[in-house]
Amino acid sequence: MSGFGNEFSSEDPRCPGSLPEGQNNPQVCPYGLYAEQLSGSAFTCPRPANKRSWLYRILPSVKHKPFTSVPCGDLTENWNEVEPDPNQVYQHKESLRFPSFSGLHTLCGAGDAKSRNGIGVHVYTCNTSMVDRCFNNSDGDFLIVPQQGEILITTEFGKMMVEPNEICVIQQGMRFSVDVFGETRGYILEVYGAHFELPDLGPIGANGLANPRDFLCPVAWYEDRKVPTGYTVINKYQGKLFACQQDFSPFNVVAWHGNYTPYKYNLKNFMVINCVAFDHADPSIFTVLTAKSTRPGVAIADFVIFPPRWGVADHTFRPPYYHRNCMSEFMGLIKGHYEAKEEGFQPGGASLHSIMTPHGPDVDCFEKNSTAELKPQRVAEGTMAFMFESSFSMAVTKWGLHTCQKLDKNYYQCWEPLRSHFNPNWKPGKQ
Ligand SMILES: O=C(O)Cc1cc(O)ccc1O
Ligand SMILES: [Fe+2]
Repeated sequence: MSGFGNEFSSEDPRCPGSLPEGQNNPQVCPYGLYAEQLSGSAFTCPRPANKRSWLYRILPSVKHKPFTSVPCGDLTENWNEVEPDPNQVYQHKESLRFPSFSGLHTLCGAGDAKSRNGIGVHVYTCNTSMVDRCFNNSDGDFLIVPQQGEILITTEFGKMMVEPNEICVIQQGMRFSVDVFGETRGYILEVYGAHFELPDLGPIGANGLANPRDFLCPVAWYEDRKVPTGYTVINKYQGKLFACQQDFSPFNVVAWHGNYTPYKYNLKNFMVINCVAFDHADPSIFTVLTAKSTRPGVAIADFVIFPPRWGVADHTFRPPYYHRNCMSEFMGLIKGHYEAKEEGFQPGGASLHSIMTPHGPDVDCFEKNSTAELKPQRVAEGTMAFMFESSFSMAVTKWGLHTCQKLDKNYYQCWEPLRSHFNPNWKPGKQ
């Protein structure tokens, strides 16, 4: 079903009439189902921010054995594992290989799930599907960016196939299980305490960027499957993992309605706005989704992409400018190569330019584009880079810094050969 944050209704076609009519809590639900509300916002949130869905299921989620603690692997919310490092940049130049790492690995983040304010950036690698096990994040929302391998996500709301160049969002508390079809890798932006929204468009007008109709959510699908050997529900709670057993599949929702759902979006549908006269526009023009903080205009995290487009700016240095930013910039690459780095950034790699860390085009990019003929040109053709931009000052984890062994200690060298072009005898009009 299409639309961003709509009030959807869905019934598994095997059970027509399973959605109660005219009320949420009939004394007895059609087909003998249990009614369960999943609240994604405080009951009392103003209407535009109020999120909830009603699930009509064969057994309620509450029927499970107690949760017990399980190992977290490389998933962490401890931002004090390593000393803060004001050094220039961190870059994972190469992508993570298989099968040396599997599961979720936290690269960086800040804030905490207990006070419901912060983010985590994780990467996942896997080559086997989840069998009789599902995941549920009590701490926040997952924005999943597949980089290699499609993932079939089964949720309580139905199934979604998500392939590289698509993204999906599984919001807080939604149970999901993932099937993979080979070596699979991607990035996850976790946000505690806010849901993703479409950015306001301001003077752009009523249309553009990511259009609401291009967001897709699943249709109801259920299985009435007993699992006598035990079905495991993994719960991420206050930064740690817990597991509980139940003897049936949690994907037993026959019908549901509401505006709190998982969803996916194909990045090829992004309607790109760009400069058509001169100068380089800030990358906020490429914001797909934003998780707003309480400060006006300041995001907990924005999801920004660098899609294929035309570069036409006159008398302009067209690639990204040199800059220092009061926001943190985590970047990843789904395919192709990134325009500001001639080489050095491979698909599946990542970089973090921390708050006020200077960065910008490498020397080759600067030299080439300072003299390039400024004809209309396709930019980023066949590529897709993205940025998680956050107002949080992120810490890198021990895994990100050491364990994964992908840190490029020489990254700073891509700027070392930058030389002065200063000419004190320069005269206006003569160059
Ligand atoms: O640093 C980066 O590569 C991301 C970025 C791109 C851009 O076009 C302008 C600013 C910015 O931070
Ligand atoms: Fe930047």
